[in-house]
Amino acid sequence: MSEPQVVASRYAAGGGAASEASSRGRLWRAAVKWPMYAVAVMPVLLAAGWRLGQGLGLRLEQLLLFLLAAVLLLAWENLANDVFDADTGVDTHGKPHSVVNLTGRRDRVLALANGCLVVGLALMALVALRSSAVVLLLVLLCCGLGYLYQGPPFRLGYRGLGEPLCWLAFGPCATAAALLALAPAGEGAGGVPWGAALLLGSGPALATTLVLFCSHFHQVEEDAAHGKRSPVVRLGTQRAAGLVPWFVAAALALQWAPVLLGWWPLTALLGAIGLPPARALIRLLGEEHHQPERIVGSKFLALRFQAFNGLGLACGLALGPWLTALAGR
Ligand SMILES: C/C(=C\COP(=O)(O)OP(=O)(O)O)CCC[C@H](C)CCC[C@H](C)CCCC(C)C
Ligand SMILES: O=C(O)C1=CC(=O)c2ccccc2C1=O
Repeated sequence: MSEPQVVASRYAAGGGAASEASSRGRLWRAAVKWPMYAVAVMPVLLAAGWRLGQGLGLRLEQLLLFLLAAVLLLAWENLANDVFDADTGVDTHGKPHSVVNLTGRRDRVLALANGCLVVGLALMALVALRSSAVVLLLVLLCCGLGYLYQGPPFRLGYRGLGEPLCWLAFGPCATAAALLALAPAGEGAGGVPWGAALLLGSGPALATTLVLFCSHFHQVEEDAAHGKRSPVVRLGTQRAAGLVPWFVAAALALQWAPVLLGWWPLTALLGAIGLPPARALIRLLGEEHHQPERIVGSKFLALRFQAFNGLGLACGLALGPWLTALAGR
């Protein structure tokens, strides 16, 4: 049984006000899932690391505004996801930590989601005003991809198409927006920096996409029963688990190739600090892919890989020239 399920059953069975309060606390923590916000902050942290490594200036206030806006936009995506999944019924029994299930207030959750979207976009508009209007267009594209993933009438995630959308949003689109946002006004006049965004964002976005892919394993039965044909439902848990090492290898290969080509400093290999959780994830899903109660944490192992790998790469890119200068002394 997953932690939220354990909490839900304890809660249902009664057991005193104190234990009820702590159970609800745990459900709320599972609903907020703060570690997930690592995926939202990564594109701009990578862009910051890349600019520092290139000896280009960094606009701290733009970085902070972008970070806050990205967190609000991911909060919108997750709250709206709970609302849309409540409408299809897929979360009704399998997700006691859905904010809609916890509060019983679908409309208020939707209002809160929309509030996060409006404030997040307003902050992005401010960032765009101080850099390039294209920033806002790219972020609107990210939000559009997020809506296509889960909102009616599209619900492309229900057809197993969520992973490419996720890669596009957190990879080229968000990274290009972040690169433009951190550049001095006027520097972005040359259009969207697709080349730099693809080079920098492709590997880390694959790690983010792995988080989404792993989030489907433990709920494969509920998803199938509600017509949600996630990649894991389509492939079966065994074949899907077999893809996990390839995700990890491809994410790392896309970061190591620029080092081998001499485009990035050796220190960019620091992204390898994500390897221990990746190995644990590969082993866990390889052995237990068919046991939902044992693999409920697989999404968070993937998240640890994504966070350590992305932070390692961002720091490695930023520190490269410093360490080269130190070594040359
Ligand atoms: C909401 C997402 C996954 C949850 O999916 P699922 O319904 O399977 O989960 P539960 O079973 O737990 O309910 C993630 C979807 C990601 C989406 C394709 C792209 C989102 C883009 C963001 C809105 C953009 C963020 C801003 C940017 C500047 C970083
Ligand atoms: O709740 C989840 O499972 C996810 C939420 C989320 O915002 C996200 C974003 C990017 C990749 C994966 C995920 C999730 O899995």
